[in-house]
Amino acid sequence: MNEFELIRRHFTRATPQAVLGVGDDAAIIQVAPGCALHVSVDMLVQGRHFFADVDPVSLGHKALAVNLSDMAAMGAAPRWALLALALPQVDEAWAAGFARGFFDLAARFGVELVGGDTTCGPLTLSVTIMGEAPQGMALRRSGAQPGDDIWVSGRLGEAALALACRLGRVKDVPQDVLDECLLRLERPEPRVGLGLALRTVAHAALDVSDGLMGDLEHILAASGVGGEIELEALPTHPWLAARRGEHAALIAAGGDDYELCFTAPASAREALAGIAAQCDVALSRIGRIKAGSGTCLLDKDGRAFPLDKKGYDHFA
Ligand SMILES: Nc1ncnc2c1ncn2[C@@H]1O[C@H](COP(=O)(O)OP(=O)(O)O)[C@@H](O)[C@H]1O
Ligand SMILES: Cc1ncc(C[n+]2csc(CCOP(=O)(O)OP(=O)(O)O)c2C)c(N)n1
Ligand SMILES: [Mg+2]
Repeated sequence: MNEFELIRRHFTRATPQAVLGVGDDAAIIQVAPGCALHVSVDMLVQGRHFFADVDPVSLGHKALAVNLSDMAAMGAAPRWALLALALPQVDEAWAAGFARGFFDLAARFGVELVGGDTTCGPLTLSVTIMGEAPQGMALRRSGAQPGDDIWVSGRLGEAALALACRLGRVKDVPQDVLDECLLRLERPEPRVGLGLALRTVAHAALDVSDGLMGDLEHILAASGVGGEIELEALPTHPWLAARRGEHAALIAAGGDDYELCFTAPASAREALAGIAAQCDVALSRIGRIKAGSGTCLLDKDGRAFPLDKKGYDHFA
């Protein structure tokens, strides 16, 4: 099978939301009147973002999910994607599995693959995601205000626990806990519906990919404020919650969570309870925005909890 057969067989699907999809030198898209185009790209590299033996269906899912998560963080509705692939060889079963993981998730969120690029090389995946939101409605990292509550969706630290087990850094995790956490590492659920619902409620938002404390610093820096987080308030797996002090680094700075962290005024608490129910996702109030700068993680006695690292850094 050559390059073009691979593209035709596995990566060419109908694209009714696009003016022109796969097959020409560029795709043509048209956003809805009154909407702005939102664009983001994320890359996944073997050995850095995933293990060589991960199943291709999971990889197809995750490559798109981490990008959908960026649209969610902006409060944008995802619509179109581009897929750039470097593959060491043509492996039909692998390509079919990858395409299944990718397109199953794409279908759930109404996203169309409108183009991409395929080359031979060390396994690397890059998805560009495009979405739309009414002009002026996007959620940004700037906008957090002193007095805001800090919130996070879902549970933190589960993917990081699975990774730590795989790397032999944490032992004695029961198999059922590990299975649940592996699913979180390999098949993150992008919080797209939540992002849309937060447009009119949140002051600032981002998705947690590198680790909560590190990512929160981006909101604080962009907004010119400080913030504190309560370790005891961080939502996590019951197994981790029972070992909160020991595994604080996984929970507060582990990464690969793909949850939304956002700030909102206290007056929004009731609305947020409704949004949590409507989106079927837990929302936890984990801290507050203050005047000043920088983050602080507090233990249950209100003392600073030391962390070696606040999040994942590719070059640290
Ligand atoms: N090589 C690059 N060239 C230009 N902009 C970049 C590059 N790498 C990252 N960025 C931009 O830097 C910002 C932060 O990127 P990143 O930390 O990857 O965000 P995220 O966690 O949302 O993926 C984004 O606006 C991203 O587009
Ligand atoms: C094999 C493997 N090693 C390490 C990790 C952990 N890890 C790799 S990159 C990363 C942070 C997120 O990736 P990045 O490229 O920074 O995404 P972005 O912030 O741009 O969305 C984490 C937690 C992993 N998931 N798999
Ligand atoms: Mg990125």
